[in-house]
Amino acid sequence: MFSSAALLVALPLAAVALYVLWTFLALLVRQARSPLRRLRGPPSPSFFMGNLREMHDQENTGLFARWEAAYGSTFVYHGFIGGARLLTTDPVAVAHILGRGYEFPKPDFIRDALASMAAGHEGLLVVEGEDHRRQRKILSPAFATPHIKSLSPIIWEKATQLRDIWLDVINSSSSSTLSTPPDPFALETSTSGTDEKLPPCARATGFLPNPFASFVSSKARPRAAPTPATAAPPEERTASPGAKVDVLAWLARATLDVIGEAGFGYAFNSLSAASDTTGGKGEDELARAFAVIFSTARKFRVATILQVWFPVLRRFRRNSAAEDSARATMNRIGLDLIAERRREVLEDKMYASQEAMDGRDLLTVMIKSSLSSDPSQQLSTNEMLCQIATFLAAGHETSSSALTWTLYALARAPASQHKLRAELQSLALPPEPSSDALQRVLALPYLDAVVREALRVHAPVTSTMRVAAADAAVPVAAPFRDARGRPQRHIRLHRGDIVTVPLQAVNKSAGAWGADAGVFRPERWLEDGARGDAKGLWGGVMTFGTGVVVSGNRSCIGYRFAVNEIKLFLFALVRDIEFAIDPWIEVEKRVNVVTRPCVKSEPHMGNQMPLRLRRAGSSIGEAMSDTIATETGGMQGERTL
Ligand code: HEM
Repeated sequence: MFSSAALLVALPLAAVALYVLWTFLALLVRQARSPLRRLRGPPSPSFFMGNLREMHDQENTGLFARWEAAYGSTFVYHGFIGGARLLTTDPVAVAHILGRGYEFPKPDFIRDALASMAAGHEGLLVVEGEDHRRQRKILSPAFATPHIKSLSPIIWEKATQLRDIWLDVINSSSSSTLSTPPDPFALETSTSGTDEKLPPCARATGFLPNPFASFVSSKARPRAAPTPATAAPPEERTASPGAKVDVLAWLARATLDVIGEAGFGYAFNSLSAASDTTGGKGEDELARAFAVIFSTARKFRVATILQVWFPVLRRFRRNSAAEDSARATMNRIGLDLIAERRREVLEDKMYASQEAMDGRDLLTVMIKSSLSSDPSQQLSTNEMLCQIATFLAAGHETSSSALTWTLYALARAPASQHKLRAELQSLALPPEPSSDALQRVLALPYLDAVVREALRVHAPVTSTMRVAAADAAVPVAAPFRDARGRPQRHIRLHRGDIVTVPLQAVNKSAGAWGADAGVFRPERWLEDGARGDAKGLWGGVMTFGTGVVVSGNRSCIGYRFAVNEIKLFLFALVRDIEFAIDPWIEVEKRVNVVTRPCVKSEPHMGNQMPLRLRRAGSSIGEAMSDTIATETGGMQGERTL
């Protein structure tokens, strides 16, 4: 006979075992019955991990392109414990799925990961259904064209501040020393209260694809002198002329400052802190708090995987003391900002007109829109708090990644860079340009082509995931063959089936973009019929997750903000500075929600983009000859990774 004490222990254990068994069996049965089982796709090398390990590095190995060549535009790969997941680059299928955000929501484990990465459970990036519809409607005025245009002077100020810092670096640094600011996101023992250190680039992303990663850059390098590997190139190599600058680290600071001020009127002063003498100790407390939350969310743990299979385990998640303290800091500062803005909006009659909202941060416009007597137009305080975190999470590293990859593309394609500089130098701006004057920058045609092309070939977010909320038949542009070779005109999905939309692969699809789809060639946007949104979406580019909206728009609400920011930074930087890259440097992509660069031979250095910077002269004459070289095929565009 069992004693009652033994029963007290055994019963809960048996209940847990039954729950685990039941959940596991239900999952296996659901997977076995999925119609996705009938589609073609690569073999699964591991029962537990499926194809996930090989997918981890796919941006550098061209895995998706090989799969597409072998199995066509619609096929399945395998996720955890053998689950078949749909992967499609078919434009009709992609537009159908992305344009129906409420029929194909984000899977719970993605939402949970995004929420823990600081966006919060009630932020726009994470909420679904009616909550999403209401929030999107309230937030939209803040992101509308006229308001985004009015924020241009804030962006311009930061762009010129960074340009001046880089011009100082060019004047003062030796060609062999890497100029990098102290890492704003470095977790120091004294800050976190733990002895955790950020892992180096090579290990930072673990072996998983992106869902459990975060937006934070990973920099494990010592803050002091650069390691010998970067201090001096081997003698036989000839470095490109100019100061060596880690543009990624500086741009991360600049875009943090931009989103702080334009997003919610908060001065991170992160660029200024980089130039102080405290080695980063004067870093803003909100920036530090954010770093703690990001880096905690990014860490891979077995528990995270178990929480995907057994959602109930998410309830038992425990935060570290450092994380709790960081969240308390974020809440305190966020609540203060909200209270201050609300008071201003209520007290100041000026805010009554839309014109008076010009130049006001996104938070102010959001608060004004939600001060309605109609409850369906209101945001709760916690929802507002989550939007602040969401703007930071969604709008900061995406923009710095986009700018970094654009400068890299231009460094690899000097003809395009010269042509762009000639266009930028042909436009004179007053010393403190108004938003109207800055509109002329935004309208420059070659700048527009460069930005579109860079965002096409270097999408900061390379893929996204959706789950079928109900059984569905997704139409396709062209019939595809299933595993038995039978042609199919629809992709059949069962409720719960997971879909991966490879945004970057769609952007580089040879079917849509031609044989040179992998080449950075801004001219393609100036050719007849290329621009226009005839192709739908953002000129056929999926970088902002755009779909033809039918039920639920989950595309990037901040895309106008991002495009303006990228253009204004490029204007300020490329006009006065020339960018090159040492010829032996091989750059790789590390996908950790956002795609960041690593130097292949320096994995220990973490994410970085070491470019050579020197002061630019007038390049109008050079651009003419480069254009001729490009047109006669004498100059190659950048063949992308
Ligand atoms: C180059 C820069 C950017 C890129 C490449 C980018 C990309 C994306 C993508 C692909 C999505 C869709 C994600 C999905 O459905 O899984 C998204 C959503 C979102 N983005 Fe951006 N983004 C950028 C900049 C920004 C900025 C500057 C902000 C805000 C200031 C922002 C705010 C958001 C928000 C709030 C969402 C969620 C929208 C919704 O679900 O309704 N993004 N972004």
